[in-house]
Amino acid sequence: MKAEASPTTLLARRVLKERFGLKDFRLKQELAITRLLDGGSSVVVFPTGAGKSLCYQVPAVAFKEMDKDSGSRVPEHSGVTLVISPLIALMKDQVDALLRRNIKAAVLNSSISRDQYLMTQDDLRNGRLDIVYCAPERLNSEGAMESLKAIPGGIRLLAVDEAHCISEWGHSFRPDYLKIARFAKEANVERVVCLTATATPKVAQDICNAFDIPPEGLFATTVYRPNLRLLAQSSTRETNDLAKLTAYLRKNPGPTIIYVTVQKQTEKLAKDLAGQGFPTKPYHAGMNTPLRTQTQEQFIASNDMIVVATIAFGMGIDKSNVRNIIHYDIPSSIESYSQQIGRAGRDGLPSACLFNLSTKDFHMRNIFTYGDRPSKRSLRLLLRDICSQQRKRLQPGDTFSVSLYQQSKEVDITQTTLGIIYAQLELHFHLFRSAGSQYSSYKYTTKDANAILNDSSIEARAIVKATAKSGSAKWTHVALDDLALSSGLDRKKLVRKIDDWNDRGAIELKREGVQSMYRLERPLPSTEDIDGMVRHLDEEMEDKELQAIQRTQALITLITDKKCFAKALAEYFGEGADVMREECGHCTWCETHEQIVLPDEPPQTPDPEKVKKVLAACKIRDDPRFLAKVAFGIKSPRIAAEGLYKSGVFESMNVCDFMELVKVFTQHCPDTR
Ligand SMILES: Nc1ncnc2c1ncn2[C@@H]1O[C@H](COP(=O)(O)OP(=O)(O)OP(=O)(O)O)[C@@H](O)[C@H]1O
Repeated sequence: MKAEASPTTLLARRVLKERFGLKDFRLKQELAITRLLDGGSSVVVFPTGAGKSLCYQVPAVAFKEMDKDSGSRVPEHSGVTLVISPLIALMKDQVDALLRRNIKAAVLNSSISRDQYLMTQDDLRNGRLDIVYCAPERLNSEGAMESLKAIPGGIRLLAVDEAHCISEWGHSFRPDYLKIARFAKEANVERVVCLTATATPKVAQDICNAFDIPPEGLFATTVYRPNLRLLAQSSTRETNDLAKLTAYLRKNPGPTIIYVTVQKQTEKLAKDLAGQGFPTKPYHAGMNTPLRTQTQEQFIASNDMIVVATIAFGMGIDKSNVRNIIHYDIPSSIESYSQQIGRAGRDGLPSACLFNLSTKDFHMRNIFTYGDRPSKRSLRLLLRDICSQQRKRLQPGDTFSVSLYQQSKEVDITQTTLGIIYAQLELHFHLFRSAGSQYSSYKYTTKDANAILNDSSIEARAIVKATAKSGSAKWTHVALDDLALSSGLDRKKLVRKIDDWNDRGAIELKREGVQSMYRLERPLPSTEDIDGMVRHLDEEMEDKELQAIQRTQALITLITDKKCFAKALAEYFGEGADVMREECGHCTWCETHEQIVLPDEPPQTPDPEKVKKVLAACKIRDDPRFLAKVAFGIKSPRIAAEGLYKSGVFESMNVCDFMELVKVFTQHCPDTR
């Protein structure tokens, strides 16, 4: 006999029908939602496009219904559902869809105007919203945090989209995600739902740990998609991959996404395919937004188009009839592979996913893997810079600002890695807390001089007085820090004044030089402490590098093993034999029972003559990793500053193993061992 549904389940079903116009819940939606409505927190692991959004949208509406039925809260004190998502472009679509259903939703991110921002803040303060979306970076702003904490009725539900980003084991760790759990505690969030399409058991555990969610709060469904044929082939350095690809595409027509690693390759391969008569377009993050939107729209409407893309393509593309996903280069991990093949055959019809395994792409993949880890020298420089002499007099509670863009160049660390290190300093070392960001430079041209002259506020008068000398120059520069200091006025109020002129159309404004602000939590460390911190950070970076290598290796093993690909994939994501009892029957292994063999093309041992040439071209001996990067062909700000790209030695040893190169060059940098 079927168990009687609980009142909360009944309410969830009613909301689904009446407010979303849908008949039944899918997968484990109902279980996850019921748990949330009963006061628990949930982790939802459903494949892409399976319907994760409803898991927070239904509760967001249901809370108000619950309050109405019980009479426990007046509507203005029903609180809000806060959704944290990194996908700013998709937020707007979701909000528009909700507004059409008369569900009060809004976004708080960099894409909205100041007026919209103020209106949303007002709506939040007065309890007029059901759902508000924001990006994780928002939690770096002290002001934003305070206003979210002050919502009447509080945050009933915090929904964390792409929740795998919280795990340092995950394939796309984002440091800002670590701050979400801290925020949840500080803001007394009532319950949390974390959503992701890909989580290994270890990542799911990390998510549960971060938000204190017990095992019964985890709702995961299988990644197995019976309509997808997982195919793979390998090629040697001599193989004509393009000929193989075109032969495949002729046999397997239909909308196709081909994934490659770098932007340049999207352009080249798209041109090659178009030259052979295939309707092909490239897509990557370096293209301008209108062109990207146009390509995406054409692809969605088309029945035969091919897009050659980097990983930038695919998020939020709801196209049901993608017939082929081709990995022309090796993806970074099983998680990325699984997420990308998930875009094929959403209509349930047979579709194919072809994986091309070639040692040729290892070099490019390794550039990404090894390029992110900074050298010990860089870490030391960074910490010395943060704790520089002029900051020594700062006391806990004081703020300081840094241009991460500038610092990345000075200490030779990529901006992504810099972000991770700052998060470590904040969360593990408790050195400081992010306190938002500010621009270092403001300049404007006047559009309505009267509006400015008639503004009698003290801020307006101070700005006009300070900039009076700019005469006929097109742009009037405002040196804000100097002005705040000389006038004794609050910098924030001066900024607000300039923003206000801009919003009212009195000026056209340009802001430049983003600076991140930090509020010191404890005195800055001494020189000895810095050494300890450098060691600690270096070990963490080494761990991360190792994880990245292992992730790619796990994918290669999956493809070259004597095993059904679909079964191996399901097992990787922690699904036991009970979920996939039999082999899929139509992957390359199931069809041929022949192992895919990685060509025997091992890296070459470093040639001493080439090593000598690198050393002759580059006099630097304080950083072996730097020399290895030059030889291997990994770009970095310091290599650019030294003018080494065109030296002839850059990338001259790209057939070697990178770690082997580090070892060799360490022997030539005696003081760094
Ligand atoms: N129970 C349901 N009944 C019918 N349609 C549903 C149901 N649940 C979700 N959908 C629809 O499925 C589509 C995909 O849902 P949604 O965007 O939430 O997927 P997702 O899991 O968040 O995907 P992604 O991983 O791409 O973010 C939407 O059009 C949604 O309306």
